[in-house]
Amino acid sequence: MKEKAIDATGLTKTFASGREQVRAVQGLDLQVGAGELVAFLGPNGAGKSTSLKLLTTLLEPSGGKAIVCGHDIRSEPAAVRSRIGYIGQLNSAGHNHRVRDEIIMQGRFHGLPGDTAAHRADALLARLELERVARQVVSSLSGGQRRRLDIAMGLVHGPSLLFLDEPSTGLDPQSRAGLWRYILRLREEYGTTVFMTTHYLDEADAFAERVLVMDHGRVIADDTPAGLKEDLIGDRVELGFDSAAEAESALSRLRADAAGGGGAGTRRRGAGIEVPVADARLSLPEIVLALARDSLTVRTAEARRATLDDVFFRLTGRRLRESGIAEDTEDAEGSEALGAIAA
Ligand SMILES: Nc1ncnc2c1ncn2[C@@H]1O[C@H](COP(=O)(O)OP(=O)(O)OP(=O)(O)O)[C@@H](O)[C@H]1O
Repeated sequence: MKEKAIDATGLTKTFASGREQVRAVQGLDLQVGAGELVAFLGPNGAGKSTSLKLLTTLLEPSGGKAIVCGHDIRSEPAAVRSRIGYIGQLNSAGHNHRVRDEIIMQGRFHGLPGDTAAHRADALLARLELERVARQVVSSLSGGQRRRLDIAMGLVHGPSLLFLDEPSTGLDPQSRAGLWRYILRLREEYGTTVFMTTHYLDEADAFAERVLVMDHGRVIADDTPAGLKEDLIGDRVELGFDSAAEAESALSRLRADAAGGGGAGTRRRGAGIEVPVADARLSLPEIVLALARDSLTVRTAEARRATLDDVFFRLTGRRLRESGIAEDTEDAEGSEALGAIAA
């Protein structure tokens, strides 16, 4: 691994909530190399934001240690802050300030001289396509413009490591695609390390080189998106029938013959069944033929590759879509736009 941007060992954070102790982060071990793009996933309350706040020195850890951009988060928080950018879930810009002034003020806050801050602000306005609204007040911006302003503010001091907490939540598909174009360009041009939480699994799948999944304050998986899908899920065949009763008969038939595709994990959903297999393209015709021999007519059949949503479900027992926070994860327009960028 190249030089480390993040090196955390046994990081913990416990909150007192009334008489209860909430163990939000329970022994986070994490190494991120310079230039990596890491997506940090997990259900609501898993401890992702708290982890980010520890690594960005916004919260003091209860235990453990972390070196971020070469500096200790406990003993050198100012040095850490000067090297990182943090874009949190809540916008921090003042509503009545003008966009350009807001970025300059942020630069000044980080200790940049006035003319350097202005120069950087202008470059960021151009890069993030915000020039047209540079003199407008923040409150007049659209959601996408507002998010890009947040990014500009997180970048004005030229950080080598950027933390993004759900950068695309609430953005329309077009703005989401624009934001990703920018993040990717940033990495290409400056080699910026990006560590981000997201509830959009399609984004993590398309762009992250590494995916960490956290649940109950612990990292429970750490691999490339392809590695996670291959190891944890594999292929499956999805079959549709005329009725739930027919699907149930097919399920019984397949379960009676584990070798024919009815092994553990085969399940029915309404008038459909899902059969986990090693190679979907090879198994599909065999399964359809086996069912046809028992006079069970398959109406639709699909060979499916695993998705990160499947991985997430396997690891956490929850689907992000079910929790209502990423209901448009499968938004066709959004996925199409992201797919075009990834390609
Ligand atoms: N200031 C706080 N005081 C008490 N408990 C807190 C505090 N901040 C977070 N928690 C608790 O810590 C746990 C982890 O919260 P955290 O916000 O880190 O999760 P998350 O994975 O970022 O969730 P989300 O996806 O909803 O943003 C939750 O149980 C949360 O209620």
